[in-house]
Amino acid sequence: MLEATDIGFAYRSGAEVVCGVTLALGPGQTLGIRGPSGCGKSTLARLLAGYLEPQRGTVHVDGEALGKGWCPVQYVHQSAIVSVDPRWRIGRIVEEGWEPDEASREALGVPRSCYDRYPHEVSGGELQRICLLRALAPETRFLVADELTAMVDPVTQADIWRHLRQRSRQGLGIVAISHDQALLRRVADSIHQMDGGRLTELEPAGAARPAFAAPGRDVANRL
Ligand SMILES: Nc1ncnc2c1ncn2[C@@H]1O[C@H](COP(=O)(O)OP(=O)(O)OP(=O)(O)O)[C@@H](O)[C@H]1O
Repeated sequence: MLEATDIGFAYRSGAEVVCGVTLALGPGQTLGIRGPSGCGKSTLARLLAGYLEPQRGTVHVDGEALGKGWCPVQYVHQSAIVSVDPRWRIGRIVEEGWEPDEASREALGVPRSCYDRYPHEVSGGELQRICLLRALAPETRFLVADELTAMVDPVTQADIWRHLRQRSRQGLGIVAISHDQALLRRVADSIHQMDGGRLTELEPAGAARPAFAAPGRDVANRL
């Protein structure tokens, strides 16, 4: 269980941008978060994945604080190009995380043949799938997907989320942050609204995942 309890965080000496957030996410659950620009979603994401330390409250996985070594909570965001070292080849980037077997690489469409290339020699969608593959080591229990597919084409978006839903059925817990309400309704068990650093539940577990997504939303309908 990933649990944040009453966490708060302010940059430098400013006001808190995450204010007393409490949430709990179990294995195989997907928690959706939406909210206006600047309301604190990415800051919360970084707190959950241990990139930032809360100034109050706690983030625990199974009752333990996030320690050193491989973090069981992995964070992937929309800008793959700023998540990689441009001087590293793809193989080194992927294997910085773990050594994926062929099945895992195939599931995300990352052939070994691209391992010799540099980040600028693959497409944006390919690089996003590479970053996701890097994050999905067997030790990863929770994924914080921060606008993960906001900058990729609709087919790649659907492929990525189809893969994540499969991983979710195998026990991966996912925090899905997105401005795309149709996508959240399709992939999340519950949807929360963030406003001014505070999180409130909009739709409780079971209310989301309609049989059909909103008409006209091609991507959501592909999932
Ligand atoms: N490193 C930083 N130093 C100082 N302030 C920051 C920093 N990162 C973010 N902020 C500020 O914290 C607030 C919350 O930012 P955050 O990125 O968490 O919002 P967000 O909800 O993810 O926004 P968006 O939807 O636009 O990505 C904003 O006012 C932002 O300007």
